[in-house]
Amino acid sequence: MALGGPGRQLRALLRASLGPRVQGQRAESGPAPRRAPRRLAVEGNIAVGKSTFVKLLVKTFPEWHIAAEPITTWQNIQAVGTPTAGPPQSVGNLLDMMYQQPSRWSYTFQTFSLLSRLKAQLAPSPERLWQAQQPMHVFERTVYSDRYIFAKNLFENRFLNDVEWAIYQNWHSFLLQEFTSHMLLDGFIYLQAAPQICLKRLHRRARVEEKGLELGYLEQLHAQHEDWFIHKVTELHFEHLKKTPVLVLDVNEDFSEVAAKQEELMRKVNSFVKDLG
Ligand SMILES: Nc1ncnc2c1ncn2[C@@H]1O[C@H](COP(=O)(O)OP(=O)(O)OP(=O)(O)O)[C@@H](O)[C@H]1O
Ligand SMILES: Nc1nc(=O)c2ncn([C@H]3C[C@H](O)[C@@H](CO)O3)c2[nH]1
Repeated sequence: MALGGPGRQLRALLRASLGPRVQGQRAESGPAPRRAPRRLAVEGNIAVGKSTFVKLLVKTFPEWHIAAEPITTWQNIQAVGTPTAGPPQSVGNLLDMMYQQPSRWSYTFQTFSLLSRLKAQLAPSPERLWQAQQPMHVFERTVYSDRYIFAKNLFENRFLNDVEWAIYQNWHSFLLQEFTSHMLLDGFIYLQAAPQICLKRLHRRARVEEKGLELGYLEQLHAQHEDWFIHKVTELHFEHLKKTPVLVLDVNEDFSEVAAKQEELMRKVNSFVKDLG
């Protein structure tokens, strides 16, 4: 999907809202102010367009840092502690295993996805971000969607049994309480689109592990997102999470060639971020 850059109008708007220093130019000499990076998460259904949207974010806000979802880690589980010459070998594709045999592999998948997301959220922001005017660390999905979207849905479909779900939640709560200060987010951006649209995009992208995915699964995940972000009926176990602001963006429309739509989305992000203080 080709993404055109945001138009001149949007750049002017961003310059006005960020002050005179944008895109690495400093208005005055002297050391830049060190401001703790803010942390945003992009959430949404499979193939809704998170990676695509994040590319647009980076074009618009070049200083922002993106933590992509660690999918290649799940596709190539590395052997540990076996002395071999050369690069580590993959011992399996856990994403594929989970989709092929969900009853067998869902628990393993969720413990590993939780671990990899925890590591991503614990990783310090890069030094360059501390010099930015509007420092932002953006996560593609989080430890929260791991539990309140995917693991919850697998449990409700009995792919996680009562014991597995109890142990997973035990780990999740324990780890998040241990690392609370690192897990805080300033806001969520929920990319919302109809499951039918996501399925079309999923087919167009044609990721091999996902070839058996059906509309029903995307409908379930859509309902989980709506319950959490729109209807607010998902039981959340962290007080800070209940108060985290949510920006909902409708991405049903194909904005790849529509500069005005891209600008509209980026303008909404910009005002959401400004409102965070
Ligand atoms: N607004 C859009 N209009 C049309 N096509 C889109 C749009 N956004 C993304 N796409 C296309 O849909 C497919 C999936 O997009 P992308 O990989 O960004 O989804 P994702 O949400 O990151 O997926 P995943 O949940 O698997 O991580 C890609 O082929 C992309 O080019
Ligand atoms: N079961 C399960 N639990 C997760 O936490 C999770 N996070 C992402 N995914 C799947 C969706 C895409 O196919 C692919 C890339 O997002 O990985 C998940 N699947």
